[in-house]
Amino acid sequence: MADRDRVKVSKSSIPSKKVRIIGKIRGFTDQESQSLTQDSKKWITVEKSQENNSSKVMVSFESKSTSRKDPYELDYCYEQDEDIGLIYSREIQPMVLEVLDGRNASVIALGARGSGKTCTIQGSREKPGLAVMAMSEILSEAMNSGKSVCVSLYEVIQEHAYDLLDPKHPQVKILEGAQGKTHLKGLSQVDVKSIQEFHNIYFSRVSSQKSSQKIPTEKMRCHKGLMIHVSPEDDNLKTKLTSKMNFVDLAGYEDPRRNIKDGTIFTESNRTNKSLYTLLNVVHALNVNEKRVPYRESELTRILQDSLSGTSHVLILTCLNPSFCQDSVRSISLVSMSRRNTKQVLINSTNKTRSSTKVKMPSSIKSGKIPSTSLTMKKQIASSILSSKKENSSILRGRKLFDEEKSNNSKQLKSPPEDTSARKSNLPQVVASDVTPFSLEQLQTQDKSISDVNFAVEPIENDTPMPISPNDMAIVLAEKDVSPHGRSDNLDAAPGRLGEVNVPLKKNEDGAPSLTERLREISNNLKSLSSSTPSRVKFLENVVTPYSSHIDPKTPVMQRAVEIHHSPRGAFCNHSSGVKHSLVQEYLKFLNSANKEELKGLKGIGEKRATYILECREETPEPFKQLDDLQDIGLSAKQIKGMMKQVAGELFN
Ligand SMILES: Nc1ncnc2c1ncn2[C@@H]1O[C@H](COP(=O)(O)OP(=O)(O)OP(=O)(O)O)[C@@H](O)[C@H]1O
Repeated sequence: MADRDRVKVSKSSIPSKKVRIIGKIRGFTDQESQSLTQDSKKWITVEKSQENNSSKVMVSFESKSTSRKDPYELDYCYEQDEDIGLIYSREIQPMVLEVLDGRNASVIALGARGSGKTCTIQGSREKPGLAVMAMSEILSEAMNSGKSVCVSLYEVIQEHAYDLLDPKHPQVKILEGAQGKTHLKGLSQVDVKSIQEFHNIYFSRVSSQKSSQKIPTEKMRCHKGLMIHVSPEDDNLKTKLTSKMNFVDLAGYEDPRRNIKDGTIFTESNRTNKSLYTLLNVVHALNVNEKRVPYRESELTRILQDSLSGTSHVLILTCLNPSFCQDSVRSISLVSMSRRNTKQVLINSTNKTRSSTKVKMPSSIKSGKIPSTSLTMKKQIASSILSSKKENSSILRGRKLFDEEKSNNSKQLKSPPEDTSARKSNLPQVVASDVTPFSLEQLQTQDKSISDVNFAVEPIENDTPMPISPNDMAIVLAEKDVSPHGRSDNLDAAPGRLGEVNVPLKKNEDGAPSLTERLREISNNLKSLSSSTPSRVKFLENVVTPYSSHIDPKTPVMQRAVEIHHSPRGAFCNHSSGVKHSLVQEYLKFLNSANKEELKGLKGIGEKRATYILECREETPEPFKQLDDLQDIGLSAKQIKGMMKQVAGELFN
């Protein structure tokens, strides 16, 4: 690269965001161009706007099935007429400078099959991609500054990494060294002195589709990674001062449920997508500054760990097919979710609750449009939701933004985002997986009446029943009161309370109580709960939930706990939804812990599914966190409902 170009990249162009998420719509192939007619509609629309000194880019798709467009927000989106040179100078060159300065950087391309990832990252000898352009600049800069450059190439197939530079393609072992440094045992590093040398290595090894794995490549998708190591010539400083630049071409995203009939492809697809989901969970955790970043949950993120953490910068490049492709929509919906800044921090002088729980808020709250509601009310809503989620920490803690192919993502596509009605009855599922920016400060700034409002919120202890919606209450009840295993600390000491009806459970041979036994106990707890005094369950009167369609404009008198005045039917409904929740939790617990034979005893689970469940458990200790997760093992929503009905019915046999 010429010096004058080099000068153009000033320090100011160094990315300010830790993870930048952009899109790139690839050009039409010759075949696609031919099939375009004059009437062909543009499938993807990119709207760029400037807001408060920051640019906002919304990408939307014209869906074949509906006329509705779902907009997704990205940091930027390069359109078909914006070429790769522009992406390089704007996005990659600043990262190259950082790498030459001793920091790590990663560029990760993802997207549906055929969306142009390989062409963008690798390109060809004639039309070099981003990695080749970066390598060219790194080599010339390294030569000037007396640094050495070497490269590694690897692929990740089915959660196993293999070295591509060693002809035997040995498996790479990922070891964690001191200070979070990743040591990749078995990954070759080859010195590179010229771009020609690099071409020979890169285009021959990465392009050769035949890997050593005896797996048909058309079936096995894989992630391909290039790691450029830049080190000082002095061997003593090498370990300390080597920086890395990663380029990863992720396997084309593919909805595993499309191939549901073929169990092998389903499993393979889910495993391959695992890297993507984990990567996006990592991105999300980094974006919101979470303490725990789930690097360890996939091989790829383990490999990249020291290039994603610390001061490194990451570019997620979402490649998009220019003509209709459902997987493109899905992939952009995933990345845009991971991009949202979802740190939920409730800063309230009277409430010490601090939470980073991800909370799905209805659109009215999202937009701050609760016109006739006072701030106190909003505070109450915020407190209620955040605190109720805290109550449900056992459900939410460790819940990730993306699990392996969660149906929530598809829900986002299937149902309009504005439609909160579907969510009303489904709170515990959406809160954990789908996220929306929300903070109390946002509410405050959006409410002009802030100064007039008396903050009448009482201190709330973490273990105090919170003013929450009936739905939430049901969950809290389930969590605190009717859990068949965990007795509520403050309840079971009193006579006639839940703890007393807990008879020892009949255990299986391995010591675990059988599902029927667990469910029977829930049933007993329900009876006990129904007959117990309602004063133990305290709601706020007239609680306004953000999920209710009508919001009473009155400023509520906040009380710590008010007796509930429910009709018997209302009370029964609350109790039974709590029990329903408990039953579901028990069922999931059972799926997460039962042995193969026990699993096969369940309706809808045969040999294949039982084996798959065990495989999933090897990868993630508790793969089933909500009922929808059962769709990952190929069950339809209808089948899942049928299974639960059967389980519930067994209680009365
Ligand atoms: N900018 C472009 N203009 C025209 N055609 C392109 C462009 N980029 C890629 N293509 C074409 O699109 C097709 C798919 O590209 P590519 O192989 O890079 O996709 P991919 O996302 O890596 O696919 P896979 O997920 O299957 O590996 C190829 O035929 C390629 O030539």
